[in-house]
Amino acid sequence: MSEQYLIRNARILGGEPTDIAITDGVITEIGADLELAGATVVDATGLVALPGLVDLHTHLREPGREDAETVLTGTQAAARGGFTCVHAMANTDPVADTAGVVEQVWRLGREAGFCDVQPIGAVTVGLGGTQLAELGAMADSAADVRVFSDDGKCVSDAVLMRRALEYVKAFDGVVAQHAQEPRLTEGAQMNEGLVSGELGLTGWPAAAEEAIVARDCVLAAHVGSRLHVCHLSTRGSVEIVRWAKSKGWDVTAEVTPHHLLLTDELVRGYDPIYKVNPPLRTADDVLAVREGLADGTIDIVATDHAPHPMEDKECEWSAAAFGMIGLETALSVVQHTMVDTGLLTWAQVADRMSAAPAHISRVGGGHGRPIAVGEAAHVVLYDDQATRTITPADTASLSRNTPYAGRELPGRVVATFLRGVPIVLDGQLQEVRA
Ligand SMILES: NC(=O)N[C@@H](CC(=O)O)C(=O)O
Ligand SMILES: [Zn+2]
Ligand SMILES: [Zn+2]
Repeated sequence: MSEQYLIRNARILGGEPTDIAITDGVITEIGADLELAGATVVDATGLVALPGLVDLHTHLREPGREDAETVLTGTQAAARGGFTCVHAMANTDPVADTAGVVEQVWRLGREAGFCDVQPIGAVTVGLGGTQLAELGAMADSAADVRVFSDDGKCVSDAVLMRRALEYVKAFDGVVAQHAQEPRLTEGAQMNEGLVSGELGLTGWPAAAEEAIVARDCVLAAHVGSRLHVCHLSTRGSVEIVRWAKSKGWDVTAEVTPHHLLLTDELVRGYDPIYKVNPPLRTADDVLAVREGLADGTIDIVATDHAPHPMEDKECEWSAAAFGMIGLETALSVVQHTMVDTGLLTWAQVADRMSAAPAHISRVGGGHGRPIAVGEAAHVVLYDDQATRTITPADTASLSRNTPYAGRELPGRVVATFLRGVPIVLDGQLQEVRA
């Protein structure tokens, strides 16, 4: 039996209202007043239609920390945020450093069925930073890994980083670096600056990020390979990436929603909900990352969704875990910081949150493709006129560590279609048969 949907009056990329016909997972027609006998009609009057979002940086915590998140709950949260594909970071337990573990994560994603899960492979064995993991075997596995990262830890050994960059060239892979010079950040608790000085917390200098970003840009150019910079957070990092791109080097970068909005001033209350790696920076850094995302220096927005259970966040600042959840608020924060400020159009949001991340990871499955006839129907319907007050309990995630509790943010995901199947409808998760 064929499955058909007719989306009425959607504003594709914020344009004029149009209908979208979907049959068996594929977009078959786009135009005014379409007819599709037997189709389920979805009224999208007033809603913006975007291609399914792709997150290049998600912590799903399975295997190992199923108390914080599972592939099932994480992909449910992703679908509620408008994502049809997430890239699962390798810092699980066991670490995703073998073909066996990445295939397990990939299979769990397929079984859950809420969102496609593309595993990221570790660069080094056990994230230990001393021995290269079996990158080729992970690339050749069913999981088809192209992105490698020790995220959570920096590949700080320059020789190892060089070897990883050389190795992934063979299969068009990319190394995604968590740029944190370890010696410069020993015991670091927050951004190094005025606020850390006043609070007496050990600071995390911008230079600790920028030194690695600069080194790795130069290394990537030297070996002719692809580098991706995770969660870039300082003005200096933006300037270094801009310089590397001006040289024609194959360097890409991401910024998180929280680094587009929040600053280290929030740390004054010592609430560990604001403790994150890299740390929240200054208002000037926020301006710089917004400008960088607008002018294309920063290629993508990635959530760095980092779920932690209550007991790891509701403790004193120095003992708390680094990280915040973000899948269900990402699009709203991007609307608030980038669209409502006139810095990005919806077409550019589609690029930064769908096409560009899919291209960096070389992920298949029709992800990152435009809403067009013949394409897989990965579509988000988004109400950009809505506003909502964020409540931590309103999440599909197992964790509640959102930094936006009580904040009013614009926008609401109304529907998410994955291969033509409504995973979210009227803002509600649907029953999914995998
Ligand atoms: N971002 C964080 O603060 N934490 C991440 C690790 C990381 O992204 O570096 C985590 O795994 O919890
Ligand atoms: Zn990281
Ligand atoms: Zn991360």
